[in-house]
Amino acid sequence: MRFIPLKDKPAVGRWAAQYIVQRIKAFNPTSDRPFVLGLPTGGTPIPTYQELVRLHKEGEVSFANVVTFNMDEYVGLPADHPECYRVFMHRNFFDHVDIPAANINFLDGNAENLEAECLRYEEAIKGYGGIELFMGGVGHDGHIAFNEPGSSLSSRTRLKTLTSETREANARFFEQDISQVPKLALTVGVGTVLDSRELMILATGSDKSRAVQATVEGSVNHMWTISALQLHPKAMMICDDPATLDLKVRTLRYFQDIESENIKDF
Ligand SMILES: N[C@@H]1[C@@H](O)[C@H](O)[C@@H](COP(=O)(O)O)O[C@@H]1O
Repeated sequence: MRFIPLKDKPAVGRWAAQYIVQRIKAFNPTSDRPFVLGLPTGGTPIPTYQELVRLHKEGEVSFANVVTFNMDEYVGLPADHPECYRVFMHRNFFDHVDIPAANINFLDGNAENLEAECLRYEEAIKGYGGIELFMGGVGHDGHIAFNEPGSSLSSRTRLKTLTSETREANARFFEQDISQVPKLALTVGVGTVLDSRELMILATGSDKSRAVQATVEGSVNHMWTISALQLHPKAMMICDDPATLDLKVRTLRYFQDIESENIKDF
């Protein structure tokens, strides 16, 4: 895997946005052959979305032939709740770019049959020929999407119980009140993520440094589901300086050297 250490969170947002724009342009998508992008929520990708919106407004990129799949959704949150991931994505990204509504895909956390909903999502991804580029974040406990510690590394889209640690971390979006954070979520599986043709994971802040260390220096382990990145043929992690705190100096210098041409600010 590649590892790109950058200085701060805004630099990570600019780098990731530039990368996505370059990939979309190089792919030259059409309505018959759209670019399929996997997307996360959370605080980490917000600077990336802001930068993508800015680049779109400057005429640098169009999302008219981009299809998106969000990676997870809370179960049981009202569809118009501000922290419902669908609402989050419209507020932070979709409402500000030219993506057609029909190209936007979400898991429905209020579906009557959640199991059938997960199967539908897997089929929908397959129907587009798979995901071209999957952007993700990482939880404090190393979860990717909502694949909490101990999740199978070959898991598919399904219902998951959230850990107390994740609910505590996400309470910041629910007036610091953990009792408002749903206990269940639908999430793509680690196997679903690994099927994407390319993975780009963002990690910012010192509270992510243990997860970064497990991803880059640890062994592949279901207790840090993000470590499955090591199994992917084309994966990279983009970090800010605080998120590298737990890495060995040797590891950091190695990647600073090998990626020296790509460690730049846009
Ligand atoms: N399910 C989401 C993940 O997709 C996200 O990557 C992670 C980190 O969130 P943040 O970027 O806010 O730290 O936690 C959430 O619980």
